[in-house]
Amino acid sequence: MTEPVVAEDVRREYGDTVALDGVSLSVGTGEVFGLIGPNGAGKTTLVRALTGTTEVEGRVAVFGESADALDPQRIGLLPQSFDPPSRLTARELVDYYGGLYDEARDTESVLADVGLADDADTWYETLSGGQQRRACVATALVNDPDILFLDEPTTGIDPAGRRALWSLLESLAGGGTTVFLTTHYMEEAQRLADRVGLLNAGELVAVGSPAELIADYGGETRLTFETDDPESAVAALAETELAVETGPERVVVRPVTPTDIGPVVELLADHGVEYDTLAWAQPDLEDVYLTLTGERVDAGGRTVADPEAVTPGESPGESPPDETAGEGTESASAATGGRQGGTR
Ligand SMILES: Nc1ncnc2c1ncn2[C@@H]1O[C@H](COP(=O)(O)OP(=O)(O)OP(=O)(O)O)[C@@H](O)[C@H]1O
Repeated sequence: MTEPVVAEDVRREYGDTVALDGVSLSVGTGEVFGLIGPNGAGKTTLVRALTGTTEVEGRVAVFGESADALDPQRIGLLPQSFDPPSRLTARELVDYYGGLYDEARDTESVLADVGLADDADTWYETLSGGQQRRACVATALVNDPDILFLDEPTTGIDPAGRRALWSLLESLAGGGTTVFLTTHYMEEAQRLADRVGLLNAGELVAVGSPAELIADYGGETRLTFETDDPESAVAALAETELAVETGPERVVVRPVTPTDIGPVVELLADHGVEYDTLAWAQPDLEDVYLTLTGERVDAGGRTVADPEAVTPGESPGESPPDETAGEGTESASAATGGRQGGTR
């Protein structure tokens, strides 16, 4: 069966700027594909390439059709920048866009889907920013498309509204609608996407399920705490095999499994180390993003360049993210005969 979305070696240049540098991917029926990447990575350009709103080199096919032969009835598109007529109410707006198609969904049900049932009679221009974005999402749903392209759909939408939209998209995907979305919200991609693609400087650097990407690039579990005395913390953990990275008033210890937490805390107590806001964290998609885009958060909590990061043109990393400290941080691998993966 033809995959709903196929892109092969897609390239796009704007003058000297290479927006897409040979991107290939495919998306299956009912799949939610999340595209992430820094500002200017090429996400919008890829959405535009797939929906036929910009010309590219390479091959693009949606439901087997090239970009100039797409069936609008089957495609829902929410552009990143969308400026609908402002002196229409939310209901009139959905009616208006519904009228552009041979078949359209019932306006009231679309408004209910995006949480605008109570604001149906409000002019677009007087809706709040988040409500306006919901109305824009509604215009992409009104033709009951088989595939939805959503370029940063939840930007400006409050947390409850965002979660409601996630549920809606999950239920649409469960019914067979394919969803291709871009987002800067890592939680959104991790929660919603079956597969995530990370675009960096026009290249698709990695593609996989959130779990696969986290396993490959997320790094290690870590315990973080704030203390006025990082040196004593390093000394307390010196006989373990844990890597201890210190920053101003902050210490990060890796890898720390849940069963390691108690022994680490005991060692700190034995050495009289006073600390605050102890937090344990598993790596998540944000760690993947930081690794693959060449950044990392140092023990001071700042984002710094990671010299070991995968950069476009390289094969994605075989080696895990390193423990190299950024400016103002120190890293100590306390490996003097301690216990493997633990402290006791
Ligand atoms: N119409 C255009 N004319 C010239 N350059 C463009 C045009 N559209 C995009 N670009 C450039 O192409 C590159 C990719 O832009 P694109 O909008 O695809 O990035 P993006 O990943 O969607 O970014 P953001 O996260 O900020 O939305 C950028 O360097 C951008 O300046």
